[in-house]
Amino acid sequence: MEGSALVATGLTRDFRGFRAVDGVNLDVAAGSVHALVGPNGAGKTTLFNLLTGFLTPTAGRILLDGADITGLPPERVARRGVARSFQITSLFPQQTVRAHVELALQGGTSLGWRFWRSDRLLHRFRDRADALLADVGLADAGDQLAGSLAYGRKRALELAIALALDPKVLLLDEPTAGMGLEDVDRTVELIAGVRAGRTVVLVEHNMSVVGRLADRVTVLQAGRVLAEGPYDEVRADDRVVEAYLGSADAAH
Ligand SMILES: Nc1ncnc2c1ncn2[C@@H]1O[C@H](COP(=O)(O)OP(=O)(O)OP(=O)(O)O)[C@@H](O)[C@H]1O
Repeated sequence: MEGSALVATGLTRDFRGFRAVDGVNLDVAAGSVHALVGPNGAGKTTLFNLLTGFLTPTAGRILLDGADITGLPPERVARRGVARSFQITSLFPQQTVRAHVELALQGGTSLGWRFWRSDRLLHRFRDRADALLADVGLADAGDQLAGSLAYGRKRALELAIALALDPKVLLLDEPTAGMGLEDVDRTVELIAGVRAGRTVVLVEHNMSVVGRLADRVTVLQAGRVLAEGPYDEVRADDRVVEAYLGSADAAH
């Protein structure tokens, strides 16, 4: 670990007087997998949106590799090497699987659309797109329409799209949400496989997934950090057990 990749200090977000995120301090070590967990409404998604520039903080600071990125819009945060996958599927059903990744690769270049005019460079995207698809287990799906993929494979494609930006920091919003056991196992392996050389921040409800992937866990409750530390320590923390038992998430 070489220091901090992402640091938030006193991060706060109000929605019309309601404090959804309340003075959160977060220190994500470079090269680690860091999970954000907590009962429904704890502020995980809001914190995620703050870290990626999709929401502006009411107060507090965000540092990426030591540089202040507070208040930068999402595309500028992305250009600095932070990519996210979305919980809600945002694919184009009538486009091929490969086209999604090619488009993401092309969007990550400074020359943008001009690249499309060069067959040579287009082919370079194609090879990289196919390599990324292979990384996420979709080697055979490049020519299929995205809309025809089964749920778990759509989530794998979303991961390939996020990886196309070659992010230093990859934020994953509930990557296993709505998946059956088999897809959950595949996704855990997949994330473990792509974490090398990156920092991963994960919002995840499934505690078994957190236990298998996360180096550190931050537990949020009512917008505040309730506990922070290695998974085994956090899981055994009485306050964390209580927070979970007292919520609808106890079943997880
Ligand atoms: N745009 C908004 N306007 C008003 N209130 C909001 C807004 N976004 C979130 N909230 C409120 O902030 C609180 C935290 O919500 P958030 O979605 O961040 O929680 P969460 O931990 O991600 O929950 P879940 O696990 O259910 O996704 C909730 O009480 C929610 O109702």
